[in-house]
Amino acid sequence: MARFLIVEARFYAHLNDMLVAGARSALEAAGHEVEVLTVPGALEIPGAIALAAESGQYDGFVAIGVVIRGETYHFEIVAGESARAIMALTMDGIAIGNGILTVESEEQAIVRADAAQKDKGGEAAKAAMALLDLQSKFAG
Ligand SMILES: Nc1c(NC[C@H](O)[C@H](O)[C@H](O)CO)[nH]c(=O)[nH]c1=O
Ligand SMILES: CC(=O)[C@@H](O)COP(=O)(O)O
Repeated sequence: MARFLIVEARFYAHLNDMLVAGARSALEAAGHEVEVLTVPGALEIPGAIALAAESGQYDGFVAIGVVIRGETYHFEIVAGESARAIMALTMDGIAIGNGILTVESEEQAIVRADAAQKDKGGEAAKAAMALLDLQSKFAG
């Protein structure tokens, strides 16, 4: 049993609820302990994971968020920078699954967030568990 923290951005609350449900379900089905931490938007997710990782209280993390393209370059900033910072944390050896959707519309988000359809929350949770397994494999 490992301790996982789901860090979710509430920017699109109803969509994030769906993603969190899929992630939680995958982690609990594997017998892990799950906590959820909420931040305002996807840009806050990497910083929150960095702080939580530093605390030593968690073995792995799942980043959950939804970024929907608007009218300006802001989409590229939020989508690209959140992914870049999560990847940097991953390269530091932190087990993180990236479940931040970057989509053109709410319709695209629903299909991907729904655990009965593309289940991207569950997919991110499985990625985090896979990285944690690799940490154990290469630990010694
Ligand atoms: N546009 C979206 C955001 N924007 C907010 C930022 O993530 C951030 O909270 C703000 O810039 C303050 O630092 N966040 C999302 O999660 N999704 C979006 O579509
Ligand atoms: C992340 C986005 O693109 C969006 O929420 C921001 O919308 P806009 O570019 O129309 O300000």
